Amino acid sequence: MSSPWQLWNNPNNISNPMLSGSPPHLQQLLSSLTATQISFIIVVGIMLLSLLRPENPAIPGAPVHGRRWRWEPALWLQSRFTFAARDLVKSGYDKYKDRPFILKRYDVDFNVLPHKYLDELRLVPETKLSGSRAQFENIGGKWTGTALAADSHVHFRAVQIISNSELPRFITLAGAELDHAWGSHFSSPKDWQLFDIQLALRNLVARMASPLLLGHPACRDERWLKLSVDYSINVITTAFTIRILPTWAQPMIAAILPARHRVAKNIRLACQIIQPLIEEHKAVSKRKAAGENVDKEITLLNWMLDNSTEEENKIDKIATRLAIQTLASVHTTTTAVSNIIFDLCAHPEWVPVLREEIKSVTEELGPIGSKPEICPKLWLQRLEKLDSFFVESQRFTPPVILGPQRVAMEPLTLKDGTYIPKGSRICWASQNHLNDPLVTSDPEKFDPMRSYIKRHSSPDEINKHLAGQTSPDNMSFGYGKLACPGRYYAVNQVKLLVTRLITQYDFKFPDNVKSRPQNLGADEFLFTDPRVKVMLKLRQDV
Ligand code: HEM
Repeated sequence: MSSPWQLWNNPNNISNPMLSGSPPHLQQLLSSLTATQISFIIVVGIMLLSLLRPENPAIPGAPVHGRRWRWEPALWLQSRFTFAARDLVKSGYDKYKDRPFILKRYDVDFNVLPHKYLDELRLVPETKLSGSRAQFENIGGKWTGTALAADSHVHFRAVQIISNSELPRFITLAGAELDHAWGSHFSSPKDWQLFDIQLALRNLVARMASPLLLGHPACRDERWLKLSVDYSINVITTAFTIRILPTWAQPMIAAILPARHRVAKNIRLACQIIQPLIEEHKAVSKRKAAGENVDKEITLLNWMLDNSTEEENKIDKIATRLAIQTLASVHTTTTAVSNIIFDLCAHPEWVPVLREEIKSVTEELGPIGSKPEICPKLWLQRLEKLDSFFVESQRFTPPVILGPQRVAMEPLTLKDGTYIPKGSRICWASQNHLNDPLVTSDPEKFDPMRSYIKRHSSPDEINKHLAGQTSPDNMSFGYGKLACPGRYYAVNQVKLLVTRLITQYDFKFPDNVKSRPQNLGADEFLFTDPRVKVMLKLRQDV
């Protein structure tokens, strides 16, 4: 008698090529089923698999939003969230305005809270409501090595140095790096030329951020610059792939996922690059401790080395934290500038307005960086119309439509008795709130001088409504204690890049693009479409 193993391997037993390789009993069973029965089994299988996903903590009584029918499997709802999060968040926001509701992503249930809870929760510390845990669960923390950032906040505190006294110096450094690298990324076409502006911007932003992260001359290490762009792509690819899998399948797929192996390779390379910098930093610290008068360059790496525990300072951990800082800074800033350029292509009537502003500031203060007493930060601060344009651009195309996001590290009870269980992911429908007619009049209209007009409406308003300032009505950079610590630096980077682009070039969409290309959505995140290019030519009249 043949063993099942022999039958499995005997080609004579294979009658249907579709079933080749199936054991014979399965083969017989499948041959006897109709297509409808097979489809039914697949559907039931999917429903059962979705039941294997662990339940996420939810606010008691909060309804799950978005089911098309009562028993729609969670997996279907979760997969619709991947491509239609914008519709689901909007319909949930419109329906439940004043009470929490649940949205299901593959790996997490969002407890979307009404705006009235924002201020009550804004100052709750990271130890109770963690922003980092939410961020790093979003980027596959467990599988991408980024989970360590949820255990220690040193990567966040390091970036805070650039929101304080060090900000002007780092903006000056970013500007100098821009001058140095511009010609390598932007050509000077005399006639219209199709140009991959997103690619050029990504590489330039990585260069501008590198003095902040590593200092000179390491910031010009081509390996580091490539890593600063690639790491984010590898992490995001890994996170999005793994999150759609049920928990039991994750270890198997993670083990063979090429993007995940590339993340590990990126970190090994980062270790190689920073090893000599760490040695140098130790040597300088020693000389300083011995009373020598030596300068210690302030960079995020050096700050972390000086302010971390021995455990946090292990080289692979420091390398991962630096890589996380590239993830937080490079693609976000690139997307912001790309969005502004696309908005200007769609509304070209604003280009002369912004150029006029740049011209008048240049006439008054001289070209940027030309006078030592006027640092680039002060100069850029004068670009109020550009600032307002950026705020409006972010209103239409923020990086994320559900924010800020926090994970409850312990149970919390709000003043009105609402109970938030430990482990729940809470968030707000930030973009829908900002686009609510009660908050922004005529929200469908792209009106880039809204903030400018508000600021100049009364002396009390002049220091409000600025890009990078967070408020309950503008959470493009998050909100509260844990809002983006790099936001003022980012706003200045954006202004440096846009000023240069609109001063030197004319740009427009290619003739076959009739309206502004929509940003793409993947879960609650928005991205510029990487296929969008613009036509560019050097300005003749400057
Ligand atoms: C236009 C560019 C940028 C945008 C739109 C942006 C947006 C954000 C948002 C929405 C958050 C979450 C805040 C919250 O949960 O309340 C965040 C966090 C953060 N951002 Fe930014 N950001 C930008 C640029 C930067 C830059 C240039 C840096 C660093 C130099 C940076 C470093 C960080 C860090 C370290 C976090 C915290 C991550 C954590 O929670 O552990 N960002 N950013």
